[in-house]
Amino acid sequence: MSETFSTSTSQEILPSEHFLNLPRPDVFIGPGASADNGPDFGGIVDTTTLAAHDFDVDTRTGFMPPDPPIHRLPEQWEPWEAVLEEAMRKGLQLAIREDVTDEERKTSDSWRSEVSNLPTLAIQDLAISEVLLRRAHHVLTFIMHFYIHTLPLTASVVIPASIGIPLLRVSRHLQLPPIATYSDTVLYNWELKKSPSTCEAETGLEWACTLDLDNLKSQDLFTGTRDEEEFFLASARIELRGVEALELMRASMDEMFVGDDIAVRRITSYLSRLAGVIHALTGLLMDVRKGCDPDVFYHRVRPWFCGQDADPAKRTWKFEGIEKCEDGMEEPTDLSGPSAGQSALIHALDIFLGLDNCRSEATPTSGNADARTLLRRMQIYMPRHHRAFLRHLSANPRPMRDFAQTKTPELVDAYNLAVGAVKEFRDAHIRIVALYIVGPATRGRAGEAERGSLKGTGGTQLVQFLKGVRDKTEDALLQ
Ligand code: HEM
Repeated sequence: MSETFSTSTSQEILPSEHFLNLPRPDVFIGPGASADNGPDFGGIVDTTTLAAHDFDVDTRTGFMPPDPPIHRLPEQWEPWEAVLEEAMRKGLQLAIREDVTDEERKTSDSWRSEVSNLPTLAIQDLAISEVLLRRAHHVLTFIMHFYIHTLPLTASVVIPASIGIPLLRVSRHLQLPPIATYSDTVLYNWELKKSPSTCEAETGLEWACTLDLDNLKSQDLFTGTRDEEEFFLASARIELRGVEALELMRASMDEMFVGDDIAVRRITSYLSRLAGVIHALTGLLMDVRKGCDPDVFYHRVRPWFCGQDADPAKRTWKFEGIEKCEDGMEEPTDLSGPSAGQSALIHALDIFLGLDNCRSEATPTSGNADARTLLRRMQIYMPRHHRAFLRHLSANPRPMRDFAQTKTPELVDAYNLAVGAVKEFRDAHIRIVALYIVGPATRGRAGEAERGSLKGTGGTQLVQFLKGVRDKTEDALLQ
């Protein structure tokens, strides 16, 4: 497979001089973001310690970190790691499953008691490193999802202070909602099957250490199934293959700055190549069918991801002890589950091609107005540096769509080729959603589909939302 990227030796923690390890400024440094700036948490990201171009986007791995994320937190936070490990080892079962045995229920009950009895560990020492905070968010949100989705449906959802309070604090540092996100399940949840040193020892060739897309595995899973892992890895492969798209976008923007005839010819060629890359992403998306069974996904895997807005018993989630926190915590309002809709890569393509602003005549019935708001909401769940990257991209003074309209017919064709490729990606995605969600839901006895309320993992009115976004893409084609 030609889809490869190189990686340096795996490191436990980033080098001390890495920008993510620089002293962390106070999280909230300014007034709340305006609607123009996009969503935020009552403060703006302090980018004063970052090089202007550095948004934690790696030239080799894009939005994925170049080194595998750490596996375990230091000793101080071992109690969290231990209960997560135990939940996975014991194979806790979803409370909504009708075939759960009494034995399995007892196992879940005693695991939840253990979680409730954990000490509420301090997190100040985690705040020295972004990498530690990320792992803490991953571990605590996984524990929280295990906790909530093993609770009987008749029980109210009260997240014990032992995990809820540290999670709220870690999330505040990361400016993320206290719930599992795409970054917890995909971006920061992988490792290499074969380490670079093993590859080199086996082949004696340095180039063999390059990571290929089949050399990935997930770190932590709710079900331990291949289906769940392949679901996460399909996105991870798309992120890595998409690095070339990021590079083509950057090169095009540099050429737009020059803007002469040679630049226009180069951009024409970059856009044609971009269409090819997007086409490859569509192939990787469809490949999810090779390892992930739709019924296993729908009935066994997906329910673990549900957020408050898709809670099977429509319960409000409460964080125990939040009112006693001296650091002024408030009940969180953004509690949607993880979704690949939170992938900054796809949003970046939309912004670069000007697909996010098209169709100003959208009406609520067309689904487009809702779709725009929902896509913007998804950015709340992205790592804040990636959110900042998208804002930076949106602020581009020379939007590609405007530029293409004023130049050569060849450029218009190449632009349309790229837009058409995104539209095809979305057509394929709708087919995948039909296969993995609509189909199993309709086949289910009390199927959501039959009740006409089919929701996305992120709580969206699924079909209307996805069609709205796809139509918006098609509308962007230039005449
Ligand atoms: C079995 C595989 C997949 C399923 C079942 C699936 C399901 C969904 C669902 C239900 C939504 C609606 C939003 C929500 O509420 O979550 C959504 C949105 C979205 N998904 Fe997927 N997805 C899959 C794979 C992927 C992959 C691999 C990607 C790319 C990395 C992706 C990218 C997106 C994007 C960008 C959106 C936002 C809507 C749009 O921009 O068209 N999905 N997906």
